[in-house]
Amino acid sequence: MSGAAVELNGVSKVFGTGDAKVDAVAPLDLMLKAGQTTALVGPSGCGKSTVLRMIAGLEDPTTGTVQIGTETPKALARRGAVSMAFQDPSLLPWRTLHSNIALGLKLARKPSNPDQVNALIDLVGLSGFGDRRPAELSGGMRQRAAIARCLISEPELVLLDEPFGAVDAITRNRLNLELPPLWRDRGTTAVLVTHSVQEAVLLSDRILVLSPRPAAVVADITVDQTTIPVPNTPDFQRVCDDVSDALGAVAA
Ligand SMILES: Nc1ncnc2c1ncn2[C@@H]1O[C@H](COP(=O)(O)OP(=O)(O)OP(=O)(O)O)[C@@H](O)[C@H]1O
Repeated sequence: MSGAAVELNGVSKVFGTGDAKVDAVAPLDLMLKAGQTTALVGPSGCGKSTVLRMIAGLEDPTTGTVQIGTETPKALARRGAVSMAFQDPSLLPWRTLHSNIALGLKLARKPSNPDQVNALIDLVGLSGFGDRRPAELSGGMRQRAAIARCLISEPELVLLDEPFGAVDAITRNRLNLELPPLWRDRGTTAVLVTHSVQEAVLLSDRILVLSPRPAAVVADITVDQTTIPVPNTPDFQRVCDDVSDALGAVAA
């Protein structure tokens, strides 16, 4: 299953009214190409997760429209063609790893397929752990399982909200290198929210730097994934510096 393009036209979000009013997202016009991974980075509380939730159809925009391929986010979700992963892997503690990942097929209303689940367990480096429960796994293993549950239904769009934010730095570096090819190689469109500049450069074809609330795009940086994402090289560092400079400018 290949990815779908994501288009935002004049999408804004205001929460609450009166004294409780929060302008979370300024009107955004964006076209995210099918099959690309786009990172949203920006200061804490600037509206990144709100943008992601509007793309997921979990939050309605105050103005504007979100279109995914030719569909609305809610229509895509109803077809089970969008998956999300969060910082908290939110696995069901009473289910085995295999059963947690299989749940991704059920949620997408797709037929069960134990062989496909086993193949993905192997791909995310969890061979032999299929019958374990989440409490028996490390944080990094749980996050691998959450990504596997996200990808098992072969969604057209994957939304990742700080997916590796809760694991230690060494594990995070490994996950950053090992897991993205699983959606990238399938041509899945992905939108990633992260606080890590390195992670954004490593994982993304495009990085959108957002201003403090209400979120507006202040820098749109292209990353050539065929050449740049080799950590600790001058090219990699140069893109990291571009993103950091843009972040520094909005924080100043
Ligand atoms: N359901 C809601 N009701 C009211 N305000 C909300 C709601 N959801 C988010 N907000 C507010 O909207 C703003 C943007 O929140 P959002 O979670 O999108 O930011 P973020 O950039 O993802 O933050 P962080 O990087 O800290 O996770 C914040 O001021 C937040 O308090």
